[in-house]
Amino acid sequence: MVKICCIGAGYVGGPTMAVIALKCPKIEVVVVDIWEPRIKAWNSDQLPIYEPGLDEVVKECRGRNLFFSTDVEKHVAEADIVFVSVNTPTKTQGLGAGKAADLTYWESAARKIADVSKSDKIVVEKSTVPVKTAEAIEKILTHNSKGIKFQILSNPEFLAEGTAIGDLFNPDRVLIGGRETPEGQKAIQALKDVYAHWVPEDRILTTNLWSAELSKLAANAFLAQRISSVNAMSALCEATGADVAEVSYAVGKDTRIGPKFLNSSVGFGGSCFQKDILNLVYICECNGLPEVAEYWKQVIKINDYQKSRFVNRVVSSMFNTVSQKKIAILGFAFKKDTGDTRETPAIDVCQGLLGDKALLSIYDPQVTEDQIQRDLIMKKFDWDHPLHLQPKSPNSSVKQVSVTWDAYEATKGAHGVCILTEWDEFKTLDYKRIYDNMQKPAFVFDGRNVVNGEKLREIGFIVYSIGKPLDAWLKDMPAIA
Ligand SMILES: NC(=O)C1=CN([C@@H]2O[C@H](COP(=O)(O)OP(=O)(O)OC[C@H]3O[C@@H](n4cnc5c(N)ncnc54)[C@H](O)[C@@H]3O)[C@@H](O)[C@H]2O)C=CC1
Ligand SMILES: O=C(O)[C@H]1O[C@H](OP(=O)(O)OP(=O)(O)OC[C@H]2O[C@@H](n3ccc(=O)[nH]c3=O)[C@H](O)[C@@H]2O)[C@H](O)[C@@H](O)[C@@H]1O
Repeated sequence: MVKICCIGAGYVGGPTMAVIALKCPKIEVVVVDIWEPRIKAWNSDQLPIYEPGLDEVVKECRGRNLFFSTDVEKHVAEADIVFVSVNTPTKTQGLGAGKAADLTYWESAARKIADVSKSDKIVVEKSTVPVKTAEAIEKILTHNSKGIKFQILSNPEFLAEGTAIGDLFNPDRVLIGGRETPEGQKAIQALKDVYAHWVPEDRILTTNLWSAELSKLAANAFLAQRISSVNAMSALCEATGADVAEVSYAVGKDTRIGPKFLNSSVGFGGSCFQKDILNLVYICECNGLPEVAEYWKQVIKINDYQKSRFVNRVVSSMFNTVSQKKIAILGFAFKKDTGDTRETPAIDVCQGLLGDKALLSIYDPQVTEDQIQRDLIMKKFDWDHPLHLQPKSPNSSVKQVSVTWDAYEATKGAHGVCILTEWDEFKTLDYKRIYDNMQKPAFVFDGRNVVNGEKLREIGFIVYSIGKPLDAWLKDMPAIA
C-alpha cells in the first residue's frame, strides 16, 4: 500500500488529503501537524475549517484510509510520498521584510524529513513557495540524508476557499514539476498515478520544477490583477456615470478575456493574493527586474486604494465624520462560504472607520467575536503564522467594536450599513425592517454589489454601490481617495 503523509493540516493540507483519501481508497493518507488543537478538531465532529462539502468527505474516509495525527516523525518516516503544506507567510523582520516569503516552517519541515527518514522518499511542495525553493530544499535533504534518496516535486495547489471540494474533485489542471532526470521523471509518474484516480490525464500537466513553482505565483498574480483592473475601472465608472457591472459584462463577453473574476469589490482579500504578489515583487527585485516588480506592485496598490476609497466614501457621505456614529458591518470573512478572515478587506475598512472614531457593530455568519477582535489588533502579516506561534495580542479588545450573531441586531440604531462580504443571506434581508430601526438619513454602502440599489432607494436609503452611478447625495459629497 502506498503511504502518503502531509505535513500541515490547514486549509490546503486538510481538504486536499481528504479528497486524495476519498478517491484513492488503497492509499493510506496521514495528515500531521504540530498544532495539537487543530489535529484534535480534525478528529472530531467540529472540523477546524468551514468548507462546504468537507464534512461528508472526511466522514467517509476518516479512520478508513485517512488519519490525522501529531506524530510527525512516525508518519513521515513511514511515508513513500511526503507533501509539505505548511505556512509560507510574508517576512515581518529582517532581509526582505514586508515582501519576501518566510520559509522558516518549510525549512523546519524539510529538516524533520531529513532527520527521521530511513527510506527513499518523494517530497512534494504543496505550499506556495518562491521559485527556486526546491533547490534549497534539496540541499537541506541531501545534506542530512545518510545516503537516502529524495526526489523533490512541485505540485502547487489552485483550490479556492469556499469551493475547495468542488475545485479538488474537478480541477482545471493539476500541475507537477520535477527534475528532468530519469529519477525525477519516475517521481512525477508516481504522483501522476495518484491524481489519475480521478483527474483526466489531459488535465495533469508536467513541467520542470521552476516552471511549476513560478506558475503558481503567476496564476495568483494574474487573478488578482483582474480584480485590481476592474476595481480601477469602478472608480472611473463612479466618476463618469458608467456602471461597472455593465462594463465587466461587456468586456468579459470577449472570449479572449472571458467573464470570470471581473466582479468589482471593496478589494480582494484572502491569505494568498497579497502575500504571493509581494513575494513575486521581491523575486523580481532580487533578479534585477525593477520594472517588472513595479508592474506587479501596482496590483496591490490599487487594492489598497480601493479599500481606502471605500472608507473615504463612507465618511464623506456622512457629513465628513463618523465619530461616535454606529456603523453596522455586514460580513467580515474575506469572501462568502468561508470563516477565514486572513487579509480580509474588512480589517482595513474597520480600522479606517475606527480611525475616524466610529462605533462598529459587526455581524458575520461564520466569524467569531474572538477572531474579529484578534484581527483588528494584530500586526500586519502576523496572522499567517500557526496560531500557537503567533505573537500574543495584548489582553484587550477594541472597545468601539461589538459583535453580534444577528444582522438585525447589528443594524439597530445604526447610521450606516457597510456590506463587506457577499454572503447570500445579505441579498434577502428585510431591508424595510432594517431601515425602520436605523437613524436617518440611513445609508447602505455595498462593497460587494449584492443588494438591489433601486429597491433600497425606494425604501428611503441613500445607497452607494461600488462602481455604480452615484446618488445625487453622494455626488454632492465627493470622496477624496
Ligand atoms: N488557503 C488557501 O486557499 C491556499 C493556500 N495555499 C498555500 O498553501 C500553504 C498552506 O496554506 P494554508 O493551508 O492556508 O495554511 P494554514 O495556516 O491553514 O495551515 C498550515 C499548517 O501547517 C502547520 N505547520 C507549520 N509548520 C509546521 C511544521 N514544521 N510541522 C508540522 N506542521 C506545521 C501549522 O500548524 C498549520 O496548521 C501556504 O503556502 C499557502 O500559500 C495554496 C493554495 C490555496
Ligand atoms: O493560492 C491561493 O490561496 C488561492 O487563492 C485564490 O483563492 P481564494 O483566495 O481562496 O479565493 P478567491 O475566490 O480567489 O477570492 C480571493 C479574493 O478576491 C475577491 N474577488 C474574487 C473575484 C472577483 O471577481 N472579485 C473579487 O473581489 C474575493 O472576494 C476574495 O476576497 C485563488 O482563486 C486560488 O486559485 C488559489 O489557489
